[in-house]
Amino acid sequence: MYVINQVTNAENNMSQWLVEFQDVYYTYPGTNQPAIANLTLRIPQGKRCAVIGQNGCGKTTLFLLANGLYKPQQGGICYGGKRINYNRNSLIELRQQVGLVFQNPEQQLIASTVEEDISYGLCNLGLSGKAISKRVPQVLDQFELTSFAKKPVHQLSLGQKKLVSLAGVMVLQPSLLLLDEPTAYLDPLHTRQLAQTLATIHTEGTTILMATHDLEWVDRWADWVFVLNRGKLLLEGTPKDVFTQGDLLNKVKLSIPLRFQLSSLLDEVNQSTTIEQLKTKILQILD
Ligand SMILES: Nc1ncnc2c1ncn2[C@@H]1O[C@H](COP(=O)(O)OP(=O)(O)OP(=O)(O)O)[C@@H](O)[C@H]1O
Repeated sequence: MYVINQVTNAENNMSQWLVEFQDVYYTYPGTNQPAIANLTLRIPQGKRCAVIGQNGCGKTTLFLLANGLYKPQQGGICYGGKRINYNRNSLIELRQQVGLVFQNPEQQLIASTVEEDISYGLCNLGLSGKAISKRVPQVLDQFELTSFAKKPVHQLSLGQKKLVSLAGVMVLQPSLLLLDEPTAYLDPLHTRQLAQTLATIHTEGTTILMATHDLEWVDRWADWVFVLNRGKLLLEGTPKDVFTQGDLLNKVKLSIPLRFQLSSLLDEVNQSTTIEQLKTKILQILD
């Protein structure tokens, strides 16, 4: 395994790890291969983190372990420095702190109207009717969903459903937001709106960990990147640390963002490179 750990001592002292996986193994019932194996990974508090890797490398399983929906067969997971306790009350508390937005909003939305859906988690937490009727309109407003409040969830577009499922998690005011491929099904306009919404969520103090295949997004957005391969941590670091490891990423069939491809091409150019050769190489990159 080749892991970049660029965290300096100064940074180490400054940051706190919100969630820590310590040598975690998780194997799905009825399977032989662990989906997560020997995974040691720390999510830094206050950062915008991305987890990337091929289909099936374990990103979703990592999320389900982080919010206690799954329990590791080996190893341990700490939240806020304390080992996760799997009793009912501790799990309710953990799931309020660690909000998970699924890739497919159909898995998440359960109530009949937008307003009811956003209230659902607060009802489960046992908040008073008064507190709920104060917090829900605030969140509807924040996510520009006020005009949809009474609308049946099944009448929403997929993009709107994704926004409602995010609002339904953020209403619980989690410290950590886990987003499983949030840009899937979104058009460019809604992708830009999501970026703005996430910027506000992050500025207000929520740590974010996003699983995505959109490497251009990761390059623009993330402070810290984890690369998973077959349930293990292959690499971690800033986008620059990670995306300058093109050879290693290639070995696990991952690409790198365009600007890193162009930069590595420019490094190869010398006085004997002809315009034709340069054109061919650029077209190969864009292909
Ligand atoms: N319910 C399940 N039962 C058995 N195996 C599963 C189950 N869910 C996932 N797996 C397996 O666990 C491994 C990790 O899956 P996971 O969904 O965590 O990957 P992923 O990185 O999120 O993939 P993707 O990018 O396709 O969403 C895969 O090999 C997958 O086949």
